[in-house]
Amino acid sequence: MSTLLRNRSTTAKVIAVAAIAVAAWFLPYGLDGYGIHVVNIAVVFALLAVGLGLAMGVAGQINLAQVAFFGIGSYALAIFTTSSGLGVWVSAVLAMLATALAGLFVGIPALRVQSHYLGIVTLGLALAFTNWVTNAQIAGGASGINGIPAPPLFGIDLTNEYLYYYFELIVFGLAIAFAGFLVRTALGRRLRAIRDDSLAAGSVGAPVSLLRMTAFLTASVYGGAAGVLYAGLIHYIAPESFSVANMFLLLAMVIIGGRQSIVGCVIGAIALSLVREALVDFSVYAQLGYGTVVVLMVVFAPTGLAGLPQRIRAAVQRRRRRQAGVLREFRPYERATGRVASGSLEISGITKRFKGLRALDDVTLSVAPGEIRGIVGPNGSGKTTLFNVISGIYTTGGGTASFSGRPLIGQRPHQLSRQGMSRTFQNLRLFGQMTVEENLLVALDRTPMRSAWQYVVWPIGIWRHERRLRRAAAELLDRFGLTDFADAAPRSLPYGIQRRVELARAMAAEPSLLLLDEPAAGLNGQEVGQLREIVRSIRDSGVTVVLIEHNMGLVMSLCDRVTVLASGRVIAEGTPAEVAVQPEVIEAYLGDSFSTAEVVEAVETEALQ
Ligand SMILES: Nc1ncnc2c1ncn2[C@@H]1O[C@H](COP(=O)(O)OP(=O)(O)OP(=O)(O)O)[C@@H](O)[C@H]1O
Repeated sequence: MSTLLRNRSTTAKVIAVAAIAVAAWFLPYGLDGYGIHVVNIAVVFALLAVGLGLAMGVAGQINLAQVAFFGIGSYALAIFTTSSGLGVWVSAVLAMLATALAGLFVGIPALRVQSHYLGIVTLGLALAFTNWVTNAQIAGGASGINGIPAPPLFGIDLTNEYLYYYFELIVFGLAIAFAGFLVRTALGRRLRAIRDDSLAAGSVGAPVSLLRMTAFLTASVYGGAAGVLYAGLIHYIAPESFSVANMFLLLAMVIIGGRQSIVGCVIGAIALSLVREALVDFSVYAQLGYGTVVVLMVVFAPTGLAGLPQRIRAAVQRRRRRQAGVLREFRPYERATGRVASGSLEISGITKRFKGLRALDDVTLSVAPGEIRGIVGPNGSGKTTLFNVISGIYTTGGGTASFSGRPLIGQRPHQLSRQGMSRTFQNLRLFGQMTVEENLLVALDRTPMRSAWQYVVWPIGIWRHERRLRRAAAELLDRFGLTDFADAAPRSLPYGIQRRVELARAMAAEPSLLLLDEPAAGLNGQEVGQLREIVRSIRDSGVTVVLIEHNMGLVMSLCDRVTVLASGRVIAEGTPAEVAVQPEVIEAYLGDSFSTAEVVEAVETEALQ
């Protein structure tokens, strides 16, 4: 998108937000007592839905415990104010802390399970909560807790629902602004990256486990805030407000509105809160209706109402066959001066078994800093498994390995990425629901998770960091000739461009060791030539490159040395010319697919260049 278009779209958004804020401010003037009550409840649900959207839509963590977070916030406020006699504000802070702790607890299973398993576990925890409050004396059992006070606020009477509305509106406005800021900046991008592809996110330095916990923590804080607001509004709470039926209503709000969009979650929550109120006398049919609409949305509009404009735009562009832009030439890196000191790789006696299968069998290899090493071998010979072991995705069954002199076994992918290891994948693993620029931004962000505290106390620091990241992304897009595709969805691009994006993303992490898994797969002859020049430039800039490839012309013309694997064992190693004429290599791999004459020709051509 051009700067002009971006500016126009930002102006349009600012005008829309201002118009909505003004309308929200004057809304109570047209409402009677019942109407304002319904709106107040809708705002609480909107806050709750935004929390769920952040965990589920943004971070991809199925969370069916959101209504339990809501309940914990409400019950904690109720218990602290009525039984313990604490002030409302102190109770509200304690209630939020209690909910945040619950969020961290509920998030623990996410470290081990994902997808529907996570849904079942979190639903179980939500049910356990409802059962507990129904039976616990301190929670008032089935009849709940009465007499919860409204918060005192500079003498303003917040028992008046009209005034309470403005109080809610301010809290809600802040919560929405924070959610929007989070989603559009570094932490939100990392959350979206783990949603799209947690393996790739780890490989570009995103600490997946911590991010999953962050997602649950954020959802719980929003849930807790909604709970506190609800208890302060209603002054009475009972278990049925936090039932599984309400969890599914909340889920319907988020799915119908659009779980990946904060605005979508708000629209879904407000719309369904109003519909629920209108259909209060037909609640059984209403449940069926929500279920039907959810199914239809999941099938026909998985991005919900909020995603419709984007889908329509994409469809129109496809119909018009509009070309997204032009892939420009790669601009080579500066050559490194002097000897390259880091990026070495030492592997000794590595073994990896999958049940009975020995995918790697006593593999030993040594890659010098600044070298381009080719790894070749027949299908299933263990090449990708070797990369997965090196990059921390797989554990090993034995052996040692070090990278730039530091042991690498036992380290997580994001830790290795931080130490300077970067990789691409055989089957492109781009973050599919993020733009090309965002793909690069995730990898460019090298800040540790602990700096996320800035989101709460020093957002300006986040903003400055964001500006630096965006400048670096623009520079990287330009270097890789991808500027025209900055705002494109990766999947909308031709395969060759996607491969280039993945390479740029790997380089965004400024690695000293780059692992490329079949980078030429699916490329045409011209693109393979461009790839050769890019990889050479990367190496000349001081990066060690290890390359798995079946394109023997590329391997022979690019690599300094080649290691040949067969059935998980190293069967040969040497310069391309040495390896290509070894009988066991010809027998195990080169065979019919690549004649010795072709190898020699490729090597000679390379020598002449
Ligand atoms: N996660 C896994 N679970 C079980 N077996 C696996 C797993 N990953 C790889 N394997 C097996 O290990 C062996 C080596 O696989 P690997 O993908 O490393 O081979 P490769 O040399 O990269 O093959 P290709 O050239 O086809 O990509 C194969 O027999 C494969 O089926």
